[in-house]
Amino acid sequence: MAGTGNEQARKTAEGLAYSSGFGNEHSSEAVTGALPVGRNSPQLAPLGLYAEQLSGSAFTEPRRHNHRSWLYRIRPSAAHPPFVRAEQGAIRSAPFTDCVPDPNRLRWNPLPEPTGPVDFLDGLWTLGGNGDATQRTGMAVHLYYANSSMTQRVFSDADGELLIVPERGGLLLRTELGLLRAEPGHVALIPRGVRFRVELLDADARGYVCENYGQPFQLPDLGPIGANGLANARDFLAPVAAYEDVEGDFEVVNKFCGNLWKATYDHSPLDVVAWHGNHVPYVYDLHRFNVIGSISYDHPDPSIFTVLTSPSDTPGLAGVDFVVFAPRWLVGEDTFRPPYFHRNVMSEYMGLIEGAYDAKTAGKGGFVPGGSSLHNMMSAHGPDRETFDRASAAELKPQKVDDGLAFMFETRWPLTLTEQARDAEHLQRRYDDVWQGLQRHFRP
Ligand SMILES: O=C(O)Cc1cc(O)ccc1O
Ligand SMILES: [Fe+2]
Repeated sequence: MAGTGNEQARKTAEGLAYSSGFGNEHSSEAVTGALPVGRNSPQLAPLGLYAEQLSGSAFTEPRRHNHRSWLYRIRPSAAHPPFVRAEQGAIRSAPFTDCVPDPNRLRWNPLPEPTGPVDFLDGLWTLGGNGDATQRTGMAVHLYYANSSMTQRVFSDADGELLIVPERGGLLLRTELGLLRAEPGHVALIPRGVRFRVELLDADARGYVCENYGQPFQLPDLGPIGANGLANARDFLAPVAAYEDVEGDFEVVNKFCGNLWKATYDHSPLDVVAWHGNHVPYVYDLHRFNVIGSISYDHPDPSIFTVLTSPSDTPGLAGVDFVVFAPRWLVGEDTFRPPYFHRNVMSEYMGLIEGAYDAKTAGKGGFVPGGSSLHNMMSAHGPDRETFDRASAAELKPQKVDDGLAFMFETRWPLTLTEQARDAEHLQRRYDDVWQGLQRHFRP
């Protein structure tokens, strides 16, 4: 079953070539001479290919926000029969109107294991989100749990880009622009509209997805940090061209304004022989993140851990930030070192890729890999009781925090849950208890 069929995918994934950089123009050809020189759209494209532009931004957006790629393919994407509605599975979209927004602190155990064969697409399960997919604002949080590779079908999302955060099991992403390998500890981004198939490198695969309806993720400005630091542009890896020249029935599933639609092509739609542009998928290894922190006192705000940000129309107010809590040293003097108690106008969704998180007690019934928490706008949270007691008494020698990898999707709009997330068996019903028993220490 799963696992055995994945050896081929792993072999393929191991030798992959990449093109490095963030936001730059890449170009690649799988066959020499397939990429036109000096123009995008010659009267006849080389080698009998079709030229096709894929635009992720309006033609007229400022140059720094302009995203498009030119694809040179065996057949144009336009050659397809009508799309018809497809099984929706557990995928939901904004606006999320089934539940009222909930001010409670919420936490979930990992998704339950699937029973039958489930591929990445069927394994997607929406927790909630905000904004409106048709307005290209906001975001959705999905989790996935798959035990089979996608075969003879590809997925594309017209509603937004997909930031995939594997927690368990490696993925081979076969995209129109080429192949990417994403292991736990990496993140992969599939831009809006790019078609892709997910093959598993291990027996099963589990993780998180941020579907960003808003402006594409970009690197945060560094301000006084300087020219280097946080996620460095050169560590983002785009694929090189790789094409399938295969005839046969291929289902293209398209998420459009919240609904899944499908059309059957008579050939593989991953038939791009050459391409150039900046609307590209990429992978990034979170272990490459250059963590910056305090070397004097106080616990800095977690905005210093921002890997990628999707700005909204208001400067400084992100539609969504992707933030990582990576291994680092803590050296603060006279400082409560774990995250402080706080209430935040931004809404915080957190997940755990491996190990433990320094503000939350690990172990069964706690914050565990594959689990997640939601601290919506202004909800009071911070270190749990055990963490508070431990950190208040800790000897403040330099300490390496290297027992885990956690992340946050932080968004300016509160998240509203789906019904399935609110009613989930794996919702922890007594999460509030972690803040019970915080003793009074006031001595006036
Ligand atoms: O709530 C959390 O654990 C996330 C978080 C981490 C941190 O270091 C400071 C503030 C914050 O919201
Ligand atoms: Fe927080």
